Amino acid sequence: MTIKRIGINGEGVGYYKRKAVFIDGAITDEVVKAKITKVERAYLQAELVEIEKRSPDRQKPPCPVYELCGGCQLQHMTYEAQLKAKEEIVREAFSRYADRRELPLRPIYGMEEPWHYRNKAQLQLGWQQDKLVAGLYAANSHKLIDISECTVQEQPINEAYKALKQLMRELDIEPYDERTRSGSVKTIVVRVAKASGKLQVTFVTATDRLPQQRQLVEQIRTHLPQVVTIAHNIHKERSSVIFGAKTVILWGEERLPETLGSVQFALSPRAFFQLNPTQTVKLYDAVKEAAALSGHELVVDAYCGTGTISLWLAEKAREVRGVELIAEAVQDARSNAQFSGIDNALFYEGKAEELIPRWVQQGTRPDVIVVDPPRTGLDAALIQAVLQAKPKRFVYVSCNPSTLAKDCRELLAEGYELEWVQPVDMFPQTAHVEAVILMVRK
Ligand SMILES: C[S@@+](CC[C@H](N)C(=O)[O-])C[C@H]1O[C@@H](n2cnc3c(N)ncnc32)[C@H](O)[C@@H]1O
Repeated sequence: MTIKRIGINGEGVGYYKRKAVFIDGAITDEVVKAKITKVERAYLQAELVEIEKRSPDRQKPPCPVYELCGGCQLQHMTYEAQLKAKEEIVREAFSRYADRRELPLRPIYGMEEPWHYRNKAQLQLGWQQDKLVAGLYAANSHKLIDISECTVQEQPINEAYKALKQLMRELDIEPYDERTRSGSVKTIVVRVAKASGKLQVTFVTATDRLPQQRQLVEQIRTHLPQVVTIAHNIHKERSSVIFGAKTVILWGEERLPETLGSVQFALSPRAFFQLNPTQTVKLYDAVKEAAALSGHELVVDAYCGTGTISLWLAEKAREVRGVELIAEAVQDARSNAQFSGIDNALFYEGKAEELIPRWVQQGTRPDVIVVDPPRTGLDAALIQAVLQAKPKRFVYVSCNPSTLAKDCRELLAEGYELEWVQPVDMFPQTAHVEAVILMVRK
């Protein structure tokens, strides 16, 4: 079959008797032979067998474990083709879920250097043929793939992992083995500050103690002088989240300082922070452009995380109110504001879909509402509150074009116009696509 487009998970999509067929590794306009592996009511899943007509966009994936590791999905395509595919994913979502075939779609913001951009890695530890490995699980499996040189991680992070693995071997510190419930270290999280190159290292263990703690700290200080924080997080439960509730700073600063534009942040080991700082600046500048602030506006930043967008906008607003579910992130947002000398950004802990409707009921009328929800999109109560508050500008930052388009459909039906859609490539080499949209009240 002929591949018609790239799907939301990076797979090639063809059609067989009008049913979509998803084929991993196939590229738009290629003619391929594929073997059906799964039959569902709405679609078919197939495995690529042979490429009969090859796309000029196909390239040899630079990463040696690309086919095994679940982290990237598009390394077999040139970067230019990846960007084009991401624009089409956004276009397709609006056509399918918002019934908008004509879209004010701006060209995607890509990266000049689309490699080594990720500022944080969280690699699982384990054994492989009696060798200590740190890596990611293979796609849809529990097989650990050793990652020694990740092509999307910042280089200082790759270097740190090499040294940390070596130190663990030398000190005989064992990774945690889920099957036998022996050993200790489950995950090592390394974060780098783009502005300074400083590192924050967190060991997540299944045990109360980190074995050989004193020697390990000493050795890290000797061999990795860029490390400014060594932390220990205890996570005894079996779960898909990385961190447990308790974090202890073993040595160094409590928080990693980072700067984006003119805003300063201090990141505690568990705090969420955007993973691609270079593109985050472009993303937040698009939000700033959309908000078009003059200094007199009340802005609501829903799903504000550690307050990054609020702080980006505060300089040009009368007041910004950030709303966030996670208490720790709200604390971080407040200290980030203080750290940057910003006093007109206030942060509230709670569910956006509860707090914002309450404010609107009480008569609050924000001039601009910005939302940046998780992949699931907006709650119906929040959409209703926006419709009732009638902000002049509604800015939606989204990491899921499907829920973005579905939510937009409701606002489009109720008096809002779509001014522009700006895709941003936050994660080159993967199928993820972020977008900022501006909606204006008619
Ligand atoms: C995609 S992140 C956005 C973070 C932030 N805007 C940034 O750029 O760093 C979404 C945030 O929404 C928060 N969240 C999830 N559900 C929420 C809800 N119902 N109400 C408020 N915040 C929520 C999450 O904890 C997370 O911090």
